Amino acid sequence: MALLELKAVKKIYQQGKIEVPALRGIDLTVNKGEFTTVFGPSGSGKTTMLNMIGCLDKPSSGEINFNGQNLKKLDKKGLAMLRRYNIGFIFQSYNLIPVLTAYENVEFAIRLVDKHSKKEIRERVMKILADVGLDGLENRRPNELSGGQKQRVAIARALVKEPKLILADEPSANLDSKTSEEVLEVMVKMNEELGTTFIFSTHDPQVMDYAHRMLEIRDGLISQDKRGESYVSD
Ligand SMILES: Nc1ncnc2c1ncn2[C@@H]1O[C@H](COP(=O)(O)OP(=O)(O)OP(=O)(O)O)[C@@H](O)[C@H]1O
Repeated sequence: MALLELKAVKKIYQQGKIEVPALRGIDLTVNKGEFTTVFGPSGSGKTTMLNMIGCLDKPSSGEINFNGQNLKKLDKKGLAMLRRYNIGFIFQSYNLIPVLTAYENVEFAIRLVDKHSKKEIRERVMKILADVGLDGLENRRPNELSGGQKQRVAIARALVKEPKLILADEPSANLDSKTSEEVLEVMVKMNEELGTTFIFSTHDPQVMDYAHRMLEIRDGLISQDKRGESYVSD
């Protein structure tokens, strides 16, 4: 089943009087449960495409359907709700809340969507923090963590609410290869057990090894679409 459909999606940024065509007509269907990586040269449009898919920005033209819903038909609040309940983001800039501890940053994400008891939420947050290798660092604030540790908090925060889709811009940047592998294993488990769909922008061959599908973007267009192993789908 298609989770995501992009039809002739174009994005033109306006830079003063100059138009920058970042996406020049993307047609793409991503099925539920696919583990997809997006790669391509710097400036080819990867981040722009993830931003459109994540409802963080709107295409200049074309259509995006998420879970059968046309994003054009949603107002700002509708888009915010769709993001909150369905999409987990992992950005290179982390976007952690500086005054909250690692635990609280992750808990905050789940509290917005989850009606579980305090005890259940605590168990879930502690488990996901341990899964990403942050045992014992729960009470540190972002400025007391290394880049890789902050990255892991951002990953835990995206995973904890078990969204339909996880979007990540270079998720393994700042992680050593052992941690990267551990974190990827957590994601693979989620993919297999819950059918979570993943779309990663990455140059990292280690991440690409886990992918079922590799999309290459060049000059704002999909130039290659390669599929590997079979994936979970319904
Ligand atoms: N806010 C913006 N305003 C103007 N131009 C932009 C803006 N954001 C991106 N661009 C331009 O759009 C094009 C695509 O950028 P994008 O960030 O999507 O590329 P990318 O493939 O993610 O690159 P990288 O691998 O370097 O992160 C580039 O030419 C970039 O300069």
